[in-house]
Amino acid sequence: MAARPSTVGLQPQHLGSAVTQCPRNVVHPTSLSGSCPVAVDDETDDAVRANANTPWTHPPYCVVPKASGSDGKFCVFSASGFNLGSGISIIATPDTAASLVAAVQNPQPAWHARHHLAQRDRLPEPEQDHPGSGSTDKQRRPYAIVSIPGRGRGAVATRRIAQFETIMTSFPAVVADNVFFPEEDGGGPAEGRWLFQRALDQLADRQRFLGLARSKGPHVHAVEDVLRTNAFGITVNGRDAKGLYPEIARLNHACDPNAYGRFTKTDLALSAVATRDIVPGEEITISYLPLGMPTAYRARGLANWNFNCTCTLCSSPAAARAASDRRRERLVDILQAMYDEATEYGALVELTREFVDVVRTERLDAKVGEYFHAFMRIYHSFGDVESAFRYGQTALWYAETFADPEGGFCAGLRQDVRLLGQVLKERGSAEA
Ligand SMILES: C[S@@+](CC[C@H](N)C(=O)[O-])C[C@H]1O[C@@H](n2cnc3c(N)ncnc32)[C@H](O)[C@@H]1O
Repeated sequence: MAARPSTVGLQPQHLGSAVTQCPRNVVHPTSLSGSCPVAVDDETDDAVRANANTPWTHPPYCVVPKASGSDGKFCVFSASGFNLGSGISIIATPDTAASLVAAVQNPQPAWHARHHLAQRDRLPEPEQDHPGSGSTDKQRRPYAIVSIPGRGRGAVATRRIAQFETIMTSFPAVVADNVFFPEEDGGGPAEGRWLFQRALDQLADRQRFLGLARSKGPHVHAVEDVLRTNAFGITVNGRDAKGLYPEIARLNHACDPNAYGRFTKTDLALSAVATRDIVPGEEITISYLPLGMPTAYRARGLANWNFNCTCTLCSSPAAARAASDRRRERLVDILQAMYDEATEYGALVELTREFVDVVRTERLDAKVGEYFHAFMRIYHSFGDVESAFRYGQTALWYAETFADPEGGFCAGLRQDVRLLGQVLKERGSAEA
């Protein structure tokens, strides 16, 4: 059999869609025209800021961290009206804050979430500790926050939750650039603490923040500790940041979780989506680490949270854990063999079957989009457009369920599937 071409046929120029570029210079009086959000900082004239059509309800409070190199100025931007008045504080460069204006001003998700959040706010604490005690509110909301032995508080299902169902959606209270979290155990630039405190002080609903778990100890500023313990890694304006989603922060970690966090950048929402059916009374968990890591790697990653994982997989007999580790390591080997140019088509099909079996056994459904995207490209490199198209379609379905449907990965994949569909159609009409 002829060697596979080393590059796949779907070239980068076919992928993704056009993105409107907005200049993001800090605003001055002559740059207020047009629809692009404008960047403001603590030196922006008050009158200019008032006319800049930003959602910020407080003057930006800015510092230039000494350790941040060329990143320049970072400010706290607060918008009290965000998320039905819960508010948001963003610690970011003026440029990044400007890129978030549309998401912060986007009212629609807040309307979707109103029902969900209102239920949570109305439930009295003692009721929450008895999942399944059956109020109308609880029937609508599929989980309750309860005490979980050895894990503080957590969420348990109050009814059956179907695989792929969105269990909860949360909007951030704080978004903070990672420049202030250079080491996982504290010790970021001192200026960060001023910004953390200001971010909390300017938050409309501080109760949503206070009371969240801490794991670092008294040597770390309380706000920083809450962020380090509870925030999720997100990317905004191409920069790594932490997003604090107080409702989703109540989900404990499991190495074989039953839910997955889906971040959508257009509204900054984070949703927990069920990766399998969940029965009433079962704890709802997510993985704090990338899915599919073997035990030793997970232990290293979880050291950042200072807890000994008591999830079902970690508490299972050593033999069961070792078997899971072997399967997870096997996935890496199989994928490598699938990419290997010496692998022939028949072997590829066998490897694909084995891979899918292992993915099912390890319940890595949230990664099917990523895996099948790889299959799409590999089968395409063999000239098997039909299989490539089939894997692409499945990859897209899973990606749109567990990743941002508006994000770059889904957009590229959608384009690839469309192109493959076109090729098949053209082939069909040529053969007819
Ligand atoms: C993001 S919080 C999760 C909610 C937290 N249990 C609470 O009461 O708010 C993370 C903290 O929960 C606890 N935790 C989460 N998953 C755990 C697990 N699998 N085993 C033991 N403790 C866990 C740890 O104390 C960790 O620092």
